[in-house]
Amino acid sequence: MADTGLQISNVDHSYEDKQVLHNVNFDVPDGKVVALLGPSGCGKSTILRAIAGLITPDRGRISLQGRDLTKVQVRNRKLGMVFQNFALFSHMTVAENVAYGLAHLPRQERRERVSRLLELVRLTAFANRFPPSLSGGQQQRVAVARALATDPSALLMDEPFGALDRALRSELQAELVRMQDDVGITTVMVTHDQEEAQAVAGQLVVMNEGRVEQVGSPEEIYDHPASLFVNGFIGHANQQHATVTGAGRLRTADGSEIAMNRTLNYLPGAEVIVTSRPEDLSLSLTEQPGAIAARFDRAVVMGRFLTIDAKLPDGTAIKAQVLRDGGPRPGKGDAIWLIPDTSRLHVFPGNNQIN
Ligand SMILES: Nc1ncnc2c1ncn2[C@@H]1O[C@H](COP(=O)(O)OP(=O)(O)OP(=O)(O)O)[C@@H](O)[C@H]1O
Repeated sequence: MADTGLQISNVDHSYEDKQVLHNVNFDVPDGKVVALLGPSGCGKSTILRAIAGLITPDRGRISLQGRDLTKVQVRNRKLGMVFQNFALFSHMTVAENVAYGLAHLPRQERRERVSRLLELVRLTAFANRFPPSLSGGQQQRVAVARALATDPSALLMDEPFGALDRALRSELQAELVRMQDDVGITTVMVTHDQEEAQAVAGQLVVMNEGRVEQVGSPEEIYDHPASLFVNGFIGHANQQHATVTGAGRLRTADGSEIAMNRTLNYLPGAEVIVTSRPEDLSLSLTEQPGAIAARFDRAVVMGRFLTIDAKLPDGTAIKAQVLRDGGPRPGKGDAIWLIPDTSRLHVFPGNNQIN
């Protein structure tokens, strides 16, 4: 069988006359997890619905292992699904819930498969319990086991841990990663939680307003964001308006000169937005060449780090994260200088609105 996984190619979709997906393209390699990530309403669930066959896209192709799914009926797509509301049958035991789609199998085989799946999701001891007596996390593990029971070709998960508290979420994320190491099932997971996406998926698909902004590994996306939107959505990005003054040189709106350590793809005079990550700024209480002048507002201790909130002269907020040990501690209203690691600054066209 061709090793082509799940492919979404040139998919458009409209609800009534409103187009909500615009030329969506991405692949999920066989046995890998891809997370669809983006703000509310950007079209993540719509893509999942199109893969599941619950809606038919206006245009484009969705294929699994080389087979075009577009014309295949929902029940013949062989997909496992896990949604935010667990949708378990409360009058059936955990084992019966998992066995639900397996009525066609001989009894012994069914039993063996259920017990293997319960082992996989670590719920063997709960086989005879009823869902209402389980915790949210346990119920969601039953839902995962049930989705896997029919040996699906791919797994679709829509905010599967969305209803759970933070600690449970991260426990289940770790479980999912462990389970994937065991069974390696091609999975598309929708989440609006960037930490969750980074924790479980090898590849992220970052979406905005129905368009794919970037596809890549968590590192690629963090280190080389393709757009200002991605830069600010994955992690924090400080933004400053600037003008290109020469090869690799910028002047920010408040007059700071920044010498980049690389040439920029912009002509002198171009209006740009330069962004910095908080952890790529270091703090000084004296003026430094190439440093961003700011006024200290407050600092919050985060373990070994200090998260600094400051203001640029035009009032724009800027954040820095520095090591706490022995570093300077300014007071509210003090002038500070934030020295950027220029190799890690990003520059984007300036016609975007700063938000
Ligand atoms: N059945 C529908 N009829 C009309 N518009 C819809 C329908 N379902 C979704 N939409 C619209 O399509 C757009 C994309 O919705 P979708 O549910 O795919 O977004 P999402 O990224 O999954 O959002 P969320 O994170 O809030 O679940 C939104 O503007 C939404 O209002």
